[in-house]
Amino acid sequence: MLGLDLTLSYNGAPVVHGAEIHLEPGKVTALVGPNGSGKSTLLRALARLHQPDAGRVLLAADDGHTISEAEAEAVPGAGPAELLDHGIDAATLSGRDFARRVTLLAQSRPTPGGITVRELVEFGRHPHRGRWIAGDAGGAGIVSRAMELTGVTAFADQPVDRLSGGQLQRVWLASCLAQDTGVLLLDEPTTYLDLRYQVELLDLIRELADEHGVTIGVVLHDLDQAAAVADRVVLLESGRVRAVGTPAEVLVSDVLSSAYGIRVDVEVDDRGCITTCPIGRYNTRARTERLVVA
Ligand SMILES: Nc1ncnc2c1ncn2[C@@H]1O[C@H](COP(=O)(O)OP(=O)(O)OP(=O)(O)O)[C@@H](O)[C@H]1O
Repeated sequence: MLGLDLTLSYNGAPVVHGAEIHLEPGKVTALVGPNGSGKSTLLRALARLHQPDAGRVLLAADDGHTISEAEAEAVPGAGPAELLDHGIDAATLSGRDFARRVTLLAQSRPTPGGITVRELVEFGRHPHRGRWIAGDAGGAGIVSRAMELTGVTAFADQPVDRLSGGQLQRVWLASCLAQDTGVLLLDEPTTYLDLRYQVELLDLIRELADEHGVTIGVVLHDLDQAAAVADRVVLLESGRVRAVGTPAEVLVSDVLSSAYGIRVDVEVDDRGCITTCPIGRYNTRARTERLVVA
């Protein structure tokens, strides 16, 4: 998927200025940046939920594989040049055809009342159905697999309006997985999740990319998580792409300090694991107080 020269605005005021973003099949691309830098707006434009003032979104003919294909491999030949020549303009697809290729786990969603977890997950199958549910061959298996992968099978028959924030987040993710698209866009998916499910979600993201060739774009505020899970990082600042590259290329002290407007130290251990440490006044005070107590 390629977002090309995207200019995006609200009420005529541009908030994203000519951004280019390439999401590769079988790779995880993390979007990071300060609050208000345009990450969600950009993701929504890729998902066709925000009409661009200028620019286009191009899709590979077969943009990634899906969880229903057990032995899928990443799709070759979907680089920016190929997409420019042969990509499908997302705006030309019907809603249904687009929804078969791209799904977005949005940051906030209204919780529907009066339906069960399983019914909400089944809703993800909507672009694959004809007029009758029975027309969705293989759909039941994909719904079950999506629920297993996200750990929601145990409460499949509970009403969704009685779930905790983290449980509900996993159910929405299951619904996105049930949609079985080649492109999966996730806006701050670890919000509301406890430590275990944050780790499991990041593992799942990697598994979907590595083993199923899914194209993944994910907004993350936690830079250490971005470093751990992403193949590429796109850093946005004031609606512009400030840096693109591997985590080691983008998550460096001077770039982050400038983007976030505070000092950010970065450590890389022997295994190449990146840890970022934002330095505030409390860092110094905490150390001094600890020393005094000791
Ligand atoms: N519905 C809206 N109407 C008007 N302006 C908006 C709207 N949504 C977002 N904006 C503005 O667009 C800019 C980009 O917002 P966006 O939500 O894309 O940033 P973000 O990087 O995702 O922020 P955050 O990290 O806080 O989620 C901000 O200046 C924001 O105030």
